[in-house]
Amino acid sequence: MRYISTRGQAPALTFEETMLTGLARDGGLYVPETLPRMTPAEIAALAGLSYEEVAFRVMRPFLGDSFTDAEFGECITRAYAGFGHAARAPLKQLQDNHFLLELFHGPTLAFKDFAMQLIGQLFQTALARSGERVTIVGATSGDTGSAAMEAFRGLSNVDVFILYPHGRVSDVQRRQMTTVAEANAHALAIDGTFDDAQARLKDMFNDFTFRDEVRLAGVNSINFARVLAQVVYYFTAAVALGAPHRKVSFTVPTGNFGDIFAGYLAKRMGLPIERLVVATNHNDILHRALSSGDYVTHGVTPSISPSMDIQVSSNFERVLFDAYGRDGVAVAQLMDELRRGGFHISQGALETLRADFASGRASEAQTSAMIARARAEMGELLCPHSAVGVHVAQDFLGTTPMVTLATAHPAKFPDAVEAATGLRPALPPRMADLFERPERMTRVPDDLTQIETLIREALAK
Ligand SMILES: Cc1ncc(COP(=O)(O)O)c(C=O)c1O
Ligand SMILES: N[C@@H](CCOP(=O)(O)O)C(=O)O
Repeated sequence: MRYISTRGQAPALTFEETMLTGLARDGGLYVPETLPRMTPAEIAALAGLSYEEVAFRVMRPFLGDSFTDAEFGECITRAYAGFGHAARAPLKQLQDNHFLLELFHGPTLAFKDFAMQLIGQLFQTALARSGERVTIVGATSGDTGSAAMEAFRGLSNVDVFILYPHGRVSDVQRRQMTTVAEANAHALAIDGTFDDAQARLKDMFNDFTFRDEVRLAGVNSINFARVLAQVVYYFTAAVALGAPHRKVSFTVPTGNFGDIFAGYLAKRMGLPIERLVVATNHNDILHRALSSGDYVTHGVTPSISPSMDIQVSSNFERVLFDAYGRDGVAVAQLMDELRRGGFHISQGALETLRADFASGRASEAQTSAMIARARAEMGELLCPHSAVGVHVAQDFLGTTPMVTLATAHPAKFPDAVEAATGLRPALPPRMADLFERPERMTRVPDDLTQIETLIREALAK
């Protein structure tokens, strides 16, 4: 099993190398050279299995000989042991033929835990074997950062630095990062947006002196292992609703395009997915791009679904690679144009994308109204991101079952939920003292050199 870069100029790697490498050295993202497929019989055989067993069967072919079956099985068991629901990703009926996939029962109450808990275990296994030490730097609009800190805090062979946009994450999200006491975990509040944080992270990967000196690793969806672990719940949900004998559609609240890219992989692997609906908030570049073919950045406007306040959607590069016939030179050219403000998707590539993806957007008012309606009519308290999904899904309900991904717990965004419903969702008891814990963070300017200096100094302590 080999992984290649979307820009075609970096060496092919094994699964373990890909996981520990992060961004390819040509600036691209790693993807499998060929995608393992599951037959209808293999998919049917997933019915009735535990989440962990499905995870093993779906992901195992991607790993090659990077991990033994026993190592991988143990990593999966440890990863999901701390989840607060026996099903891990329970499915709930919302409306006729419309289901909610609850992905917020992990330790930090967002879907990021599904992948981060697992890659925490995989990193530990690989690094214990090699004796290596790595520096993880992550960019977050709120949830990746808290999940990463939770998964990597206190580990002896890892330092973790998380860049989050100052003043643009919820208080719960910020505190989940800034109250981590372990000395190997560092929250960095950048003066900028998530896009700025992600751009500086990619700059660090492209600064080979810094990258090699600190042994830089990434746990954003830059890392293919992150996306892979998110493929699993598309299988558990679709099989629970009748796959492979019945088609299923998914609506995915989308920002960096990692979660919906996992759905696209599931479809390519053989899962009968009819439609993948991209749901955006008013930062709607993906909806505009799929509607018009123009992927043009307009700047980010803060929203009540802050984790999706993104304009430069990292994983869109991965589907563009496929839509352009896996032509790395064409993708590199588009990414070059993006640095100057945007690009136009060719007609052929747009038609290819539209064969898999539909899209919609929810304004702030529509998001709030959906939180209120879901509470009143469906008995469901939604986080604003999930509400964006449920709102957009309304236009795509039909005879095929629709699953909307509930990506975070409403208690992570209590102000928005309270404003819409009058109800203030409580954090689970294990987090009840979150607002009493001392915070620790460093403000950093949106400046590569200063951020790298700060990381070097922290590592030298
Ligand atoms: C709660 C929540 N919903 C949706 C998203 C969007 O997911 P993605 O960036 O994978 O598109 C994010 C951020 O990743 C998130 O934290
Ligand atoms: N919404 C995300 C943004 C980063 O996405 P990732 O999937 O690339 O880690 C967040 O919560 O940080």
